[in-house]
Amino acid sequence: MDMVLIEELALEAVIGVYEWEKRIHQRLLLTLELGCDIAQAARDDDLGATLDYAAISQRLQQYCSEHQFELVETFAERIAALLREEFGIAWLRLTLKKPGAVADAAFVGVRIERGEYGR
Ligand SMILES: Nc1nc2c(c(=O)[nH]1)N=C([C@H](O)[C@@H](O)CO)CN2
Repeated sequence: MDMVLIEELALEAVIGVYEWEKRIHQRLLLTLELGCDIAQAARDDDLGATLDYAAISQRLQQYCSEHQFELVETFAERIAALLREEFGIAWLRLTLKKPGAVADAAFVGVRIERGEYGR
């Protein structure tokens, strides 16, 4: 299956379990693998026939600025649902990293896959 990729998109989010985290913005890094048949777009050289990674990135940064959550799990699930509903994405793999959360780890986070692969 073809995929459109977004690697480590920086998001400034209000996210965290603890009270001090609800008063600050923290940097998240979002990586997306988005199932998408790119054959027609390549044949016709047509952005309208594929997923516009710039439009998706902008929408996610907007969404991030308008919402706050405690868990990275919740944020990942909401983003996955948004992508499937608004952009008609049948399958995706999403990796959400919270680099500053654990001092001795390069990053912590979650990875989820949603939808049917190959549809
Ligand atoms: N599985 C998770 N564990 C933890 C989360 C989370 O979102 N998912 N969040 C926190 C705190 O907000 C942490 O990031 C602050 O250091 C702790 N564990």
